[in-house]
Amino acid sequence: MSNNNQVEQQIQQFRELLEEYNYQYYVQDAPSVPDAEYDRIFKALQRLETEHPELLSTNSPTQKVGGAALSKFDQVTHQLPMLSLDNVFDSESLNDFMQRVMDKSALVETAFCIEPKLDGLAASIIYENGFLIQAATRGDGLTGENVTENVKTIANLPLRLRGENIPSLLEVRGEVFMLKAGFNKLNEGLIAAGEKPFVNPRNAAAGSLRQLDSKVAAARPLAFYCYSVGVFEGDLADSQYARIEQLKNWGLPVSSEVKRVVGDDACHDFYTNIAEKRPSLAYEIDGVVYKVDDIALQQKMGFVARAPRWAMAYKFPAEEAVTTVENVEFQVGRTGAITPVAKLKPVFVGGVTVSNATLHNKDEIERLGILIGDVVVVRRAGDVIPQVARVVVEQRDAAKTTKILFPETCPVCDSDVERIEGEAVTRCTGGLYCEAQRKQAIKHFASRKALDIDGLGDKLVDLLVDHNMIKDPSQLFSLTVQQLSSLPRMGETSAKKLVNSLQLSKKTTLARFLYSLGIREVGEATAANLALHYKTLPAIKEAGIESLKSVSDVGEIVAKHLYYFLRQDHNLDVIEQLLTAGIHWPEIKEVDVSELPLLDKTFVITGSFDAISRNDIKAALQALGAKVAGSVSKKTNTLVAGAAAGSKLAKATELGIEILDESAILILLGK
Ligand SMILES: NC(=O)c1ccc[n+]([C@@H]2O[C@H](COP(=O)([O-])OP(=O)(O)OC[C@H]3O[C@@H](n4cnc5c(N)ncnc54)[C@H](O)[C@@H]3O)[C@@H](O)[C@H]2O)c1
Ligand SMILES: [Zn+2]
Repeated sequence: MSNNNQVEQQIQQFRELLEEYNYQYYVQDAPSVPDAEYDRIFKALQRLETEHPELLSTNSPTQKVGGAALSKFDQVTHQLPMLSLDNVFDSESLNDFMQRVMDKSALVETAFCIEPKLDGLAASIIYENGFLIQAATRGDGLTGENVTENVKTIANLPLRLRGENIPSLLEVRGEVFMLKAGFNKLNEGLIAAGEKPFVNPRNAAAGSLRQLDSKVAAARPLAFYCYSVGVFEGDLADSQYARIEQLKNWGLPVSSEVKRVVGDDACHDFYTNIAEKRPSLAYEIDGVVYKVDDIALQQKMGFVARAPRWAMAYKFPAEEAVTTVENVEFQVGRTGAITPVAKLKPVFVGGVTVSNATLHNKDEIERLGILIGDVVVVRRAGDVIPQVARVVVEQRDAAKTTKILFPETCPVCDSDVERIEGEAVTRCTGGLYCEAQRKQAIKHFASRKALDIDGLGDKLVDLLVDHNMIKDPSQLFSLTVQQLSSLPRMGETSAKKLVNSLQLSKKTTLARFLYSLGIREVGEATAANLALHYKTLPAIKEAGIESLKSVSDVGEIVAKHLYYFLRQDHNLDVIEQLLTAGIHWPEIKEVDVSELPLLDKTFVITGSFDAISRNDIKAALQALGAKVAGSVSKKTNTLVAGAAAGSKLAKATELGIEILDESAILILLGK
């Protein structure tokens, strides 16, 4: 095959691909690939056509504007063609453009009118004697769709101009777009109604403007900003910026970001500033448009096939790009959460090279329908971590894709993993043993409500683990003064103190010990209830899920976390070692229920408390034999009322029920 033949084939392939993308984008308002992917192929085709001018054809997408007008609308022939814009993606190419302008200009410095590049679709709106008489889409640049009725419903667009010296004929051109907030709301509504949401605000604006039923268009949050004038009869200013001012004075909406700027530095600054401001703007912009301000110079520079020579769009780095998922790996977080991470073929997106994107959890994998080997759209906007936005199903190659399999054991410590029904996250059950969770587990173990080890703060735990001095909490107790004082910033006195407080912390309670193990969902109150119910550690270790659920405050999820935790050999080993190290607690005596001081008393708890949680009050009251109810009635004996107590307090007062505030309940509970 000759080289030229190959080039011809490549050109043909690019053209077909672009036509397909144009159809999805302009006709269906539903693109399947990000703009960056379209632009990449567009530029590649442009380059081939420049290198091989003999293969250029007026039918090439590089020579055309937009897509054909839909036949379901009346057609409008534009008196002046509506063109597209050339674009650049880096500051050097922008400098080249400014140099070309300088070469044509007789002036030392040329002024530019700089405008945000609004991300919507172009429309032509004709006012005759100040009245809106016709509106059309750009279509293929020569013929557009008549969307007058729909445009008339756009809230910020006047049907009639006001002010002085209005031209008898005025064609304004500008962008129909959707505010970000309106777009989000529209999509929420579509999803709730079981319909397909729009991919982005641009396509939502296009799809809404090109509705046959103008009532539907009217209900859509569309807006319009003018950025140029087409045909006109009358007097208009001779600069782009001054014309925009005139349009504004006639009551037409224009972006408040538009500026007239002289000098290269100021041109670049505008781009930097608006890029920073972009997330806070109410509408999407995808770059900045630089226009020669002087209309006479514009006319001198003229047009090429599909774009003026006197204007240039400097686009922001694309926030979406297409790449391939090469593999999926699983990371274990500090809390044991196992997160699938897509390993991507490196791709430049949002200004950086991205090779990983989180897939969050199993649900997200299902929602995306993603497979290893898939072609995906990756999104990175601002500083947000890269996400897989969607799978390009059209490009899936069944032979090259495989299902994503979640591991059954932790990739770090090999403990079993669990995913409790109703929870999105899959977790490692190796809590005390898992290296990924080590620091977190030891910090929790030492914390005030757990073993309360004085002098063992978070930073010290980090140091101990980083220096390989401890792997699990049980090893804390064999640390020596000598070892400890070898650590940076640790004197002998503090080392001695720590060894001493480790010694002291060994005397604890079963409830604190249970809590210190850091089992998910087992908080202080639950640990206290469990201790009270089972009395001994072996009894808790043996309890089945059903038995655990019978403990006050323990539901299905807590029971399962506890059950699985106590079935991991690694965890049992650490518990054994803790006991061997000397951790002990007083025996919990069988209480004679009939002797409980608050037996048969009903309490209600309301309001908020500073020194104790509501759950802890509840657990402590229950331990004393009381019942805790949810609402105040004649059967209530006592209301425990914290700060900001409301209707329950009022009712209890009305019924003459005993009321205890925070300090009174702390005294009653002996805290
Ligand atoms: N994802 C896809 O499949 C797909 C398909 C087709 C096109 N596209 C995207 O559309 C682009 C081509 O569309 P295009 O021809 O509309 O070009 P464009 O959007 O790059 O630039 C021209 C358009 O910019 C708009 N614009 C916004 N602010 C403006 C301002 N202040 N002054 C002048 N014009 C302003 C106008 O609508 C104008 O027609 C491609 O580069 C690609 O990004 C994507
Ligand atoms: Zn693990």
